[in-house]
Amino acid sequence: QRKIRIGIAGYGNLGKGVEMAIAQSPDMELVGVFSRRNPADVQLLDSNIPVHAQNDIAQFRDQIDVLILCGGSKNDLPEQGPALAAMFNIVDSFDTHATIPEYHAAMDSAAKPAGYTAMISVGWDPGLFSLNRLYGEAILPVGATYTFWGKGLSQGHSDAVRRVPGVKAGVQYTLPAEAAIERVRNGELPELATREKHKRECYVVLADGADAKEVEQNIVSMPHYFADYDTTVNFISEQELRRDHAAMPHGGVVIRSGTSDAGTTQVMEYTLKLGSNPEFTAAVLVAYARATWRLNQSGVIGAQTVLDVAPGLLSPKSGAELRKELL
Ligand SMILES: NC(=O)C1=CN([C@@H]2O[C@H](COP(=O)(O)OP(=O)(O)OC[C@H]3O[C@@H](n4cnc5c(N)ncnc54)[C@H](OP(=O)(O)O)[C@@H]3O)[C@@H](O)[C@H]2O)C=CC1
Ligand SMILES: N[C@@H](C[C@H]1CC(C(=O)O)=NO1)C(=O)O
Repeated sequence: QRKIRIGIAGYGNLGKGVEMAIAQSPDMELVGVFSRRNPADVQLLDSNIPVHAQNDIAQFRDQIDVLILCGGSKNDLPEQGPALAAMFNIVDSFDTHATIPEYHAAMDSAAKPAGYTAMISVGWDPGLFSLNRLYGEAILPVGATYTFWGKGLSQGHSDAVRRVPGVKAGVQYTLPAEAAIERVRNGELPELATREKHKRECYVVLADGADAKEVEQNIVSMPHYFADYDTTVNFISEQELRRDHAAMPHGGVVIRSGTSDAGTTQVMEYTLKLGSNPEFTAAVLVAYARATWRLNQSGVIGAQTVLDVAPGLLSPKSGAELRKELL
């Protein structure tokens, strides 16, 4: 059986992570990377893999089985997603939670008429955390679900910060309220508002001539990303950013605290501890690229999410080999 042929659209932290994850997937091959920049300016880990201009991507439709979109959710995917879903089977990590329904509809309208499969919002949140919220609510219907992230670097929020006019570079850390986590773990089933669960800290390098107050106001008031949180913006130099903020650790936990009819307390927890947010997210994208190809080959087309995928489709194993996981 031939290898699954993968393309990458957009080469940043996530694109680089996908390149790494494919190198760990013997049933896949990376046939090319597509970038909006001049291909000569894009350095891959493996210099033998060709880099093409994004505008030329249509020429590669018969050479790619699944295209993994690694653009930013704030500005890139809303535009690139539907255009590419009409030409390829795609997997993306779209994570602007509030607008996922609209994005799902746009991707379905693009992919379905063309017979492609669009696997959207793959990663850990949305993604694996979404799956575990579903498990919790399906298995413990009487209870409450809590999601806490960090302390760590959110790539979606860092991308959003970098898109603000006047920001030359930047990152965002998410800090969970430890007291709130304690109350949940004690089974208190607390009612927690968004602002009571996390704080957000941004570190920004200002572009020359930019107004710091204006940049700060643009960030803290940003809908879907910062408006509902207590957010601080710290202005630092490029040297400090490179020295102190190059790593991208993250993680979090989904907790379902519920009771069975006898009043017995049951708690489900799913935890991630990530040395590299992008490298882990990319590994999830690559596993779901395997499932996307299999689904398309079996006639499942249009927009899909992790909630629609049988877990066995993620594994390179099959049959008895796969069922060893049950032993
Ligand atoms: N669902 C989930 O759990 C997760 C989702 N994500 C999503 O992944 C998205 C991408 O994150 P991330 O890879 O960190 O974003 P980056 O900022 O690293 O890259 C985003 C895009 O910017 C362009 N780019 C990258 N580097 C440069 C550069 N040096 N100069 C100019 N342009 C550049 C690339 O496009 P091009 O090559 O075309 O120029 C790239 O596709 C996030 O917005 C987030 O939404 C991330 C983590 C988890
Ligand atoms: N999508 C997130 C993954 C997690 C992290 C996060 C946050 O810190 O707010 N929310 O979801 C990311 O881009 O890193």
